[in-house]
Amino acid sequence: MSLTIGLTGGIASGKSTITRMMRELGIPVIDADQVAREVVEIGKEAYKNIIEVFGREILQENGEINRAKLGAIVFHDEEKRKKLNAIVHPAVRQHMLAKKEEYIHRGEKTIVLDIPLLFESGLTHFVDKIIVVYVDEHIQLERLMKRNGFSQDEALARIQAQMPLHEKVKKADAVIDNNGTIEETKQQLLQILTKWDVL
Ligand SMILES: CC(C)(COP(=O)(O)OP(=O)(O)OC[C@H]1O[C@@H](n2cnc3c(N)ncnc32)[C@H](O)[C@@H]1O)[C@@H](O)C(=O)NCCC(=O)NCCS
Ligand SMILES: Nc1ncnc2c1ncn2[C@@H]1O[C@H](COP(=O)(O)OP(=O)(O)OP(=O)(O)O)[C@@H](O)[C@H]1O
Repeated sequence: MSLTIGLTGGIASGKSTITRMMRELGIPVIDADQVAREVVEIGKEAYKNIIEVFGREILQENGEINRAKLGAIVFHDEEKRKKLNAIVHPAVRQHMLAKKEEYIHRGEKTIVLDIPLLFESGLTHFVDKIIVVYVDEHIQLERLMKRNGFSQDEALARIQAQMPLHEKVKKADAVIDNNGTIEETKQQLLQILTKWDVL
């Protein structure tokens, strides 16, 4: 029997920080953001569909998608975001499930799916247990602006494109409060994994 853990939270709430710790513990992690990058590489089906909907203006000179430009469009326009999601999400779902099967086939006992939009996209039935990474909104905003060099407006647009974190907390099997230090976060993770017999 294998255990699939869904790790979610808000943008810049600390998911990558926690998956780094999980990988160090030897637990395989499948990262939805990473998969979402792979499925829109030049020539892939989602790449072609994105150009059909958004035009060649969203390409860089080398033909790759200009993510900053596409982000500036979709995080300020819900209809356009829905169109992008409808192109990218089915491919992401399919690739993540295939990767998960590969890990199970190799005999991995625990697999983590890092999916920022786990609840928004209704993917909860793909996982057995859910960890939500929580931070207060002012800390989330501060860390997001600092990490991506976004203005307050740009950062807020991204936060508001997602289900509020306090709603996600209600749906979690376990919550990690990432307002404190990295070490405090690690201790919470170790406690959860011990309780679930992963360690
Ligand atoms: C709009 C895009 C081009 C911006 O790219 P960029 O490199 O700036 O951001 P990146 O992909 O690293 O995403 C950063 C974070 O933004 C949030 N986010 C991304 N897409 C979305 C979305 N459609 N709705 C809400 N939040 C989103 C997530 O928390 C994610 O972790 C890109 O995010 C994208 O293609 N999004 C659509 C696919 C998607 O939903 N990906 C998220 C997980 S499947
Ligand atoms: N406990 C912490 N203390 C201070 N900084 C932190 C802490 N946790 C994370 N950070 C920083 O906050 C930023 C966001 O964290 P991280 O990249 O792990 O979030 P994320 O949820 O993976 O974000 P996204 O989904 O948007 O990629 C990073 O710059 C990270 O270094």
